[in-house]
Amino acid sequence: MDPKEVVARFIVDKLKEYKLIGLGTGKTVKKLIEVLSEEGLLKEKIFVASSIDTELEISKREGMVITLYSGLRPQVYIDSFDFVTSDKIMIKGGGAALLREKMLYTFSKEKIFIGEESKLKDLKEYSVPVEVVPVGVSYVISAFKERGYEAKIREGNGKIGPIISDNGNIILDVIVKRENLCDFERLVKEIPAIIESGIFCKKDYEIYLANENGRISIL
Ligand SMILES: O=C(CO)[C@H](O)[C@H](O)COP(=O)(O)O
Repeated sequence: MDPKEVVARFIVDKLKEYKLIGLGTGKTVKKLIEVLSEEGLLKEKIFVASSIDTELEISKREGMVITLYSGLRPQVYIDSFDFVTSDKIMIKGGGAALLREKMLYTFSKEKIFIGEESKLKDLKEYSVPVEVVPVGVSYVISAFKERGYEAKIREGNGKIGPIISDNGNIILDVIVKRENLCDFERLVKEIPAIIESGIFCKKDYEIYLANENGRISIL
């Protein structure tokens, strides 16, 4: 069984009570949209989404999307993550959508994260996505270096040059030791041109994990 599908099917039931839903980005969220659509629930909801990709995924199934300019605060935010530590610190932004994800998470009343059990990983260090205004990127890389952090501009997807986020910014991937994650989340606020990091330290969220055997656990 695909754990993304297991957890998506599990969480759909919980979403029945909400009308205005904030949605994240990635394969897990795509699976959730598919399941919502299959169950006939997609058209009953209004979504505020964290990326163009998710907006299009909802729209192509005739769901309703409202932009973030509305300033509407979702009743619930639902998303996945790249890694979660056993003490509930999450690393997000593998899909470069971390800024809007953190905005929607922050401004939503309830916050739910779902993912496969294999994303629960206590590593020595993590690669942490950081969104940076393009003109400031070289200053930011050198500011990180001065503080002992190695940062790399994210490239890929067959594209030449940096990946550009939906907000027109560059994504850096920075190696951060596990014990420094929450300090790092605060540190990025002190360096001009950095907009946000993909670290979530507040632990004001529920996390549901699924495995291939169909087992769901709560972190
Ligand atoms: O943070 C994210 C996107 O910016 C995603 O939640 C994260 O990358 C997990 O994605 P997937 O559901 O594809 O495993």
